[in-house]
Amino acid sequence: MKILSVASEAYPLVKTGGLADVVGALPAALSEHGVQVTTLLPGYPAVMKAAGGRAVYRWRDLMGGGEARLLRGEIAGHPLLVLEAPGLFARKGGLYAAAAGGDWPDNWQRFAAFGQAAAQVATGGVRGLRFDLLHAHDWQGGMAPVYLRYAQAAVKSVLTVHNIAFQGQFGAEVFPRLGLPPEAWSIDGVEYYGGVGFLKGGLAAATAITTVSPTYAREILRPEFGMGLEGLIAGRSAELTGIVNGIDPAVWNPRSDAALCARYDEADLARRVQNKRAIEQQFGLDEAEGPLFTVVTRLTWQKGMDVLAGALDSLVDMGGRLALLGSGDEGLEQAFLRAAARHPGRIGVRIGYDEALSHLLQGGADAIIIPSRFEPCGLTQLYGLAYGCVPIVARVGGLADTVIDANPAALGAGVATGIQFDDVTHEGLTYALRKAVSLYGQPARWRRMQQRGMAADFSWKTSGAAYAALYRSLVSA
Ligand SMILES: Nc1ncnc2c1ncn2[C@@H]1O[C@H](COP(=O)(O)OP(=O)(O)O[C@H]2O[C@H](CO)[C@@H](O)[C@H](O)[C@H]2O)[C@@H](O)[C@H]1O
Repeated sequence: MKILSVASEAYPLVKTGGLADVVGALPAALSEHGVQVTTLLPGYPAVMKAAGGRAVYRWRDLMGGGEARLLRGEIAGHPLLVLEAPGLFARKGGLYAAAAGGDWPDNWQRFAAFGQAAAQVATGGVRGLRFDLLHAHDWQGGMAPVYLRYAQAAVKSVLTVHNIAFQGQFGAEVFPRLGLPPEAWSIDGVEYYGGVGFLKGGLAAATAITTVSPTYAREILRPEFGMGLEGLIAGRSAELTGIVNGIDPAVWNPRSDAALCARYDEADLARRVQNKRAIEQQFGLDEAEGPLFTVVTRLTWQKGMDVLAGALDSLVDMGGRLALLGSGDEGLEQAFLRAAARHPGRIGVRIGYDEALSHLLQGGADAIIIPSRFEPCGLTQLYGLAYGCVPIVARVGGLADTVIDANPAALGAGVATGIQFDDVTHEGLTYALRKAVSLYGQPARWRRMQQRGMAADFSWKTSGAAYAALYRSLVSA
């Protein structure tokens, strides 16, 4: 079976968040099940490096964005297609926004063109390329199922929601330029609160919808989590499944990770201290007795970073230290930098994005704090589990599905892998931090939690099989 995976990001070529890790891991996860995944990416400068020079297709003018070509390439040994469209994707700055901030004003055109090209490729519009199904990801891929639908194509589609907070919402004035028939302007089409919704249109058009954990699949049926789309999703709940993300053992494995100062396994946890010393040095932290917490994240409201910023004095009072790596909201960045200035030697902050450092933090810190208000799946808790960096998580979405809370029953049975808490508030978070400090003071229990997490299976084995089964059921229906 041949799948065209349509996404804006894929590790290792282009990544701003967890979407890239998942899209990058799917081809290997599915090849074991007899499924060949070809990834289609926009021709961002970083992606063009992996593209071959010979075009397999040309558009003289792709949706008013100028000339475009389809190039073949490879991503981690798997087939890649790149939509080279210099007018749309060859620019400096962020993927979705200019360096100075503010979304690119032509985002509607960039990702409508991407979706239209994807639909054309999936339906055999390019000689030599044939696919059984199109799998689109998030709002940037959301228009691909829409174009399939209105072309009345036989090819089926899956749309995966990695984060419903980003919806690709544009003004009504773009509709006439999308090349869709008039009937697409309806409550059952792309129309959304008087404008055009790319994710909304994709959710209405796709043959099946998935999201990245079973709990999040239930949560998005409710207004608190559905962010306006709960009604539409509830109407399609028969076609909705939650498949939890796996992690790529070739990239995230403490036994072989080149970004660590010391590699280790569950029998050899003492070696983690070498990584801890390196973190202390890089973050200007004192060596101390209490737990070293870490955070690796986008600094946003979703991730509960405002609540964490407000709990840092308590964290230090309890004897904890923090090494934080992240970037995002300016106000939050400043709040963390101020906390670091208030607590020299106890709180270290690195504003920025650093893949290698994120590995070292998982390999040397004692616990990773993830106080998300919502979390479709979450990957950093999975990396934490794999690395013996105990996750402290809000009980939502994929965090609820992947961490076994250290409640008395789980501790008694020796199966706890982390700490969950209910309310993303100062009280909720400080309760969880206090519990972590107390458990850290019981070394045998703490070690047991680390080892249980490291022994858990978060490979793509189960989830790869679940995607393959879903694809098969759709293709044979
Ligand atoms: N400053 C920094 N430096 C280095 N690395 C950094 C970093 N900030 C973040 N990262 C990395 O980016 C990734 C973030 O993935 P997450 O799953 O935690 O969240 P994200 O919200 O991006 O993804 C969305 O999609 C994914 C994939 O489905 C879902 O798991 C998730 O719940 C959903 O919100 C991780 O690999 C993390 O290590």
